[in-house]
Amino acid sequence: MTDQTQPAEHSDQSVKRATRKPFHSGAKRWVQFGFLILCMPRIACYRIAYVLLGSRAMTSASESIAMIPGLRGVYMRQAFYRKTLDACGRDVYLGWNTVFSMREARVGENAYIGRFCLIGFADIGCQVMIADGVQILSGGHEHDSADSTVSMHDQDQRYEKMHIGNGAWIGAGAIIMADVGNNAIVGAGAVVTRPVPNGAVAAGVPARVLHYRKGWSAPGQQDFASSTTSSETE
Ligand SMILES: CC(=O)SCCNC(=O)CCNC(=O)[C@H](O)C(C)(C)COP(=O)(O)OP(=O)(O)OC[C@H]1O[C@@H](n2cnc3c(N)ncnc32)[C@H](O)[C@@H]1OP(=O)(O)O
Repeated sequence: MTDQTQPAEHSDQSVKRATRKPFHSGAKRWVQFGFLILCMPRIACYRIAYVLLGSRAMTSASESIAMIPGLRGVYMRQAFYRKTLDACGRDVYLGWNTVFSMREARVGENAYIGRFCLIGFADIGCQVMIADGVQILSGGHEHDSADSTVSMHDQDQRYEKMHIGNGAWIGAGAIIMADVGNNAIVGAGAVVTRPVPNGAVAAGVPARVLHYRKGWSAPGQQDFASSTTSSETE
């Protein structure tokens, strides 16, 4: 019988993940090229649909390509969005069932976007990590509400671009309705209604800054990291 008072083997609370095996970049480029060829019919169909349907074409093409599972899906989405979004880095990871609603979105190099994310009018920086189930809305006032005599359905729509700074991490299930700064962290389940400054850790509903990461401080105060990161992004 096992001794219940003793921790079982492999019961560590914290597990360090093995380093990912590097995929030889030359081979990777060939694989990416192969998937680009495979994706050409979809890209062509999307372009025709765009002429006929306008902006709705992106949502429907995105829903369709979102459902391809596994690594095949990741490479198909990479190929598709590199040719259809305003900008999309070469080595982005775009998870299963993640949908883009606007072709004007931009995704930076090496960004990671998990599964079940909804991305609107967003400018996602380089090396950003977005966990599963995150929604980046096109601002918090997509439907105008000024004229209370008009139904919400018939109000004007207003899209605001959301900027997610380089190196930021957005936790699972967060809803983003304001900018997130460089190297900032947004906690799981947060609802971001006001800009999160560079290097801040924000969480909660509505999201509040919990503290600043080492080397970062509130805007206006001196910090060594902001000068280097802002020059990198320009
Ligand atoms: C690609 C991928 O990312 S996959 C992995 C997905 N993982 C996630 O989504 C996890 C995201 N991580 C979190 O939400 C974490 O809680 C972090 C990063 C915000 C924690 O940041 P830390 O600076 O370590 O905060 P810490 O754990 O010390 O908590 C500070 C306070 O904030 C609260 N807090 C922490 N996280 C959250 C949260 N998500 N929502 C609300 N409150 C929170 C804590 O309860 C604590 O409150 P207290 O001081 O009243 O006790």
